Amino acid sequence: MGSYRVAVVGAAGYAGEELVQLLSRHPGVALSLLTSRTRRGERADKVISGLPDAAGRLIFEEPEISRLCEADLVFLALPHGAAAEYAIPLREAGKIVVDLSADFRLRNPRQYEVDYGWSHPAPTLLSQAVYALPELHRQQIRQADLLAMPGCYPTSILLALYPALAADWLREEGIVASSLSGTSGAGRRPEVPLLFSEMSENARPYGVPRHRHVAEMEQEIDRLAGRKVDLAFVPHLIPLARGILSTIVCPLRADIGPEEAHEHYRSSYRADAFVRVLPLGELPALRHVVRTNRAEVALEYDGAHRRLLLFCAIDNLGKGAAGQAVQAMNLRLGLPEEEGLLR
Ligand SMILES: NC(=O)C1=CN([C@@H]2O[C@H](COP(=O)(O)OP(=O)(O)OC[C@H]3O[C@@H](n4cnc5c(N)ncnc54)[C@H](OP(=O)(O)O)[C@@H]3O)[C@@H](O)[C@H]2O)C=CC1
Ligand SMILES: CC(=O)N[C@@H](CCC(=O)OP(=O)(O)O)C(=O)O
Repeated sequence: MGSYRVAVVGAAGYAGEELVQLLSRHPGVALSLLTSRTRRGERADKVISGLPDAAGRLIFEEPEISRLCEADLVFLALPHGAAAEYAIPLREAGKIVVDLSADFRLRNPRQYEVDYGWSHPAPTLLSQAVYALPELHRQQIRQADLLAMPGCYPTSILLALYPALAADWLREEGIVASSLSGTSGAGRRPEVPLLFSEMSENARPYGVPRHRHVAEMEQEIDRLAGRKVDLAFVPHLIPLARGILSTIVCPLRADIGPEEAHEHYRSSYRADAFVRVLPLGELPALRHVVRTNRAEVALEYDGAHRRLLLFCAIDNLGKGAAGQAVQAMNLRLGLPEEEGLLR
């Protein structure tokens, strides 16, 4: 069993449960505390299936800061707003915090207020936070004590766009992204209207005209491009439990052909274990990435219209949430980046 003690707050939610599954088999850390207010007093293996013995014996507890401070690192798998309330005392106590919510993703607290609808609960902590997309911010993650895990849609869209933005191939206007998402992206909340009878054999757009992840995408896109780049984004719910498949249509400003573009994508991700750039002519499928921490990225070239078509498939609970959070934890704790994760 590993030497770092880790706790999961919100461990009976979708992302929390996935974290528990991954951390319970991780050789570099020991799960020391799980919290759930609704499951308080129950054994973990009664709520989460297939856990190894040591993790299965843990009892869900109320989230109390004094108990959480016995851990070295705390994952917050909580709703936006609630996460910051835990981050404040945990950071004061010197704990490493890995936050899966949106509370520390946006550098501008006024933008957070616009998109989330309330004032930022902990603006003074924002300067400590690192936007923890490992493929873009690996060095900063290694040194940060407050890791703001990206949203699931931004993860898929930024991984698809990053090499093209870094090479300055894209026009400032006309980029259109469309994503399909499984319903677990909405969390295990009874108030969310995702009844089986509503969602099976159905699909629908939502979050228009401006989903709150757009600000997060724009923040990183503008940083990568070094200029303002406009993006339209439309998410859709589809009748699957897990997975996000994003398609991005990008007008080009540079003269590049398909082989050159593909080679650039391959070399950009050569050192990244969890991003697979598919061979030219292949397109991603959710079935290949679900229950892994892998992102599959593909591109097609539309020469007639001078456009690049980008695709990315991830598991929203894997690379889009818990898997990526464990990847970031590995970097922060100096453990091998791939430890405990499936590629
Ligand atoms: N689902 C996904 O695909 C992704 C989710 N995320 C983010 O991860 C976070 C968790 O999401 P998800 O697992 O889907 O959400 P869920 O609603 O499934 O789980 C959240 C859990 O938080 C607990 N909780 C709620 N409020 C509080 C509170 N005030 N104090 C302590 N515990 C609380 C609840 O458990 P209980 O009431 O039992 O304590 C609940 O199980 C969110 O911020 C989400 O945006 C990020 C990327 C992808
Ligand atoms: C299907 C669905 O409802 N998805 C969520 C996104 C889940 C996610 O990754 O994002 P957050 O961490 O920002 O919640 C949504 O559209 O808000």
